[in-house]
This record gives sequence, structure tokens and C-alpha cells, in this order.
Amino acid sequence: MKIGIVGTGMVGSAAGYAMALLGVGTEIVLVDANPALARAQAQDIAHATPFATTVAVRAGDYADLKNAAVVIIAAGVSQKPGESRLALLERNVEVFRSVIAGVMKAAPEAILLIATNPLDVMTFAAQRISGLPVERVIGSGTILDTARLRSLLGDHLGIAPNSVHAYVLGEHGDSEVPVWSSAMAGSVPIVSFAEQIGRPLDAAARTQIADQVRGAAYTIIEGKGATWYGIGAGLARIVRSITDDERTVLSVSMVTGEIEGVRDVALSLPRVIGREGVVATLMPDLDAGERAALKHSAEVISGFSTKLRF
Ligand SMILES: NC(=O)C1=CN([C@@H]2O[C@H](COP(=O)(O)OP(=O)(O)OC[C@H]3O[C@@H](n4cnc5c(N)ncnc54)[C@H](O)[C@@H]3O)[C@@H](O)[C@H]2O)C=CC1
Ligand SMILES: CC(=O)C(=O)O
Repeated sequence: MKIGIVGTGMVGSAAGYAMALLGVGTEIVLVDANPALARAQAQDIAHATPFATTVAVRAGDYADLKNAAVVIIAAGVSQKPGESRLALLERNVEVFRSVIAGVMKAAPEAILLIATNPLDVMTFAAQRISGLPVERVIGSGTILDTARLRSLLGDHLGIAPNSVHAYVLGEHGDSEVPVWSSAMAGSVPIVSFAEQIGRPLDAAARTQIADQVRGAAYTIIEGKGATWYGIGAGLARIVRSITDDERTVLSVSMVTGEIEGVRDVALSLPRVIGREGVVATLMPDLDAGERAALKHSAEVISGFSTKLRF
């Protein structure tokens, strides 16, 4: 199965590298406004595959995306230290006008997987520009924030992150919502689990972890200029769920008819991902504070997306 990547900087190349090593898809085509960069990234990633898989990796132009099952879009500008994701909006919407047109001409049947920030507003823009059904335009959303939360909770509790069942919902950004009320470790409510093993997860500990999750991108960008490994693996995870029709539940973004009274907004909820894209959306049980926070997050995103004209 062919997977396209448009935008082969840090994020696009990390996604290609993760997919090549994990054996996601059979062919990966890299496209960039800078063709020399796409060629160099394709060669470099291809030189890793003899150690891992038989995935074919090459650079190309839009026409080479023909028959791609999924096209990841990671083109555009990224944050400078201290800059918020939403500050990138105008520049990246302009990039999307040409990128989405190129992808749709070559691969009108592809599922679009958006990585560019501000993630939720760009997912909304991609859906509106492409005219594709909402379930075929998926934003990586809070898959990365959820991974960060699970990693920190795993450290706190001394257990493997994949035994932590907890989600971050809403915006992939400053208004994101960690959901504590339904979080589990194994099959035990997480606060009870923490008490039983003597590593309490009281309000102060929860706030500290939530702050670290929300601040992770800022901290990493301060240290190395950008983030790429986490999202690269997250994108590969989403693509695998599509190509293998896994129906895995992942926290990803999609244009959603209504959430907490806010209409037509792209944001993350737990969603079932399969061959046709988003197959179902789950609404977790939330307490009153989490519901209010999710409403606020939806309003923040909507405040930006409703100003866009297509
Ligand atoms: N969804 C997530 O969780 C994450 C999202 N990001 C976002 O991903 C995006 C990419 O970040 P990086 O890879 O670090 O940036 P980068 O600057 O390394 O790469 C961006 C690439 O896009 C290409 N590009 C720009 N305009 C283009 C066009 N019109 N057509 C084709 N290619 C074009 C550039 O040539 C460049 O190679 C940013 O918006 C960043 O904020 C970054 C990390 C995590
Ligand atoms: C940059 C970004 O969106 C992240 O690492 O979360």
C-alpha cells in the first residue's frame, strides 16, 4: 500500500523513518517544495530499511501520489521558541491551499492525515479545502499529548505506559484537556491504583503532570528547535490502523458536528480508526470540570476556524 508524505522536514521525515522501520505500508513517497530535500530524506531513510523491512522509499512529485491510500501532510512552518501553535495559522493555511489541491488532483481517494500546526484548525482547513467527507480527513490531534500523558503517568506509577489507559482530548495545544475521571491503570481507576501502590496521584501531582504534558512541546523546542520523534511514531501508528483496518481507538482530530454546544469544530476525541478513516467516535464519561474544559477548548479552536474563508 502506498503512503504519501507532503512536507519532508523534521516531522515528515520522522514519520517516514518510523513507517519504514515498522513496516507500515509497502511504498512511501516523499514530496516537498524543496525537491532536493525530499530526495535526500528518501535516500537516507531507504538506507535504514535493509536493517529492518522491505518498504520502498522514494522522492517524487504530486503525480507520484497516485493511488496512495493515505497522504500525511506535514508541510508548513513550525514554532520558534516561545511561539504558540496558533501563531502559525495564516502562513500554514496559505501553504495548504496549494498542497491540498496538488494531493486531491493526484490522489482523490486518499485519506488525508494532517500533522501541520495549529493542528485542529489545519484539519478543519484541510477538510474544507478538499471537500472530502469529515471521516477521511484526520488530524494527528492529541495522539502525541496522550502519549506524553501515558509516559509521565507510567513513570509516576512505575508501570509500562501501555498499561495506562488515559486520554488528552480537545485541542492539540494550550487548551488541551487531560481526562482524569475515567483514567485507568490496568483495569483499576488510576487514582485508586496510585493509592494502592503508595504513589498518590493527588490534585498537586495531577496538575504537575498536566503542566508537563501541555509544556512538552515548548520545552523540547527550547532545547532542540523542534519536535519530531514522538509525532513521527504517532503518525505511523495512525497509518497502520488505517492500512491494516485495525479499528484501534486513538485520540485524533476530525471535524465534529457538535461538541458541548460548539458546532462544526475539529478537535480530538477517542475515535475508532480503520480502512475508511474514522469509523466511530466515542464520548467518554467526563466530570463537570472536564466538560467545561472541553467546551472551552472547542470554543478556542472554533474562534480561529470560523474566521477562515475558503
Ligand atoms: N501534530 C503534531 O503533534 C506536531 C506538529 N508539528 C508541526 O508540523 C509542521 C512541520 O514541522 P517540521 O517538520 O518541524 O517543519 P520543517 O520546517 O522541518 O518542515 C516543513 C517542510 O514543509 C515544506 N513545505 C513548506 N511549504 C510547502 C509547500 N507549499 N509544499 C510542499 N512542502 C512545503 C518545507 O520545504 C519543509 O521541508 C509544523 O507546522 C509543526 O508545528 C510539529 C510537531 C508535532
Ligand atoms: C510541536 C508540537 O505540536 C508538539 O510537539 O506537540
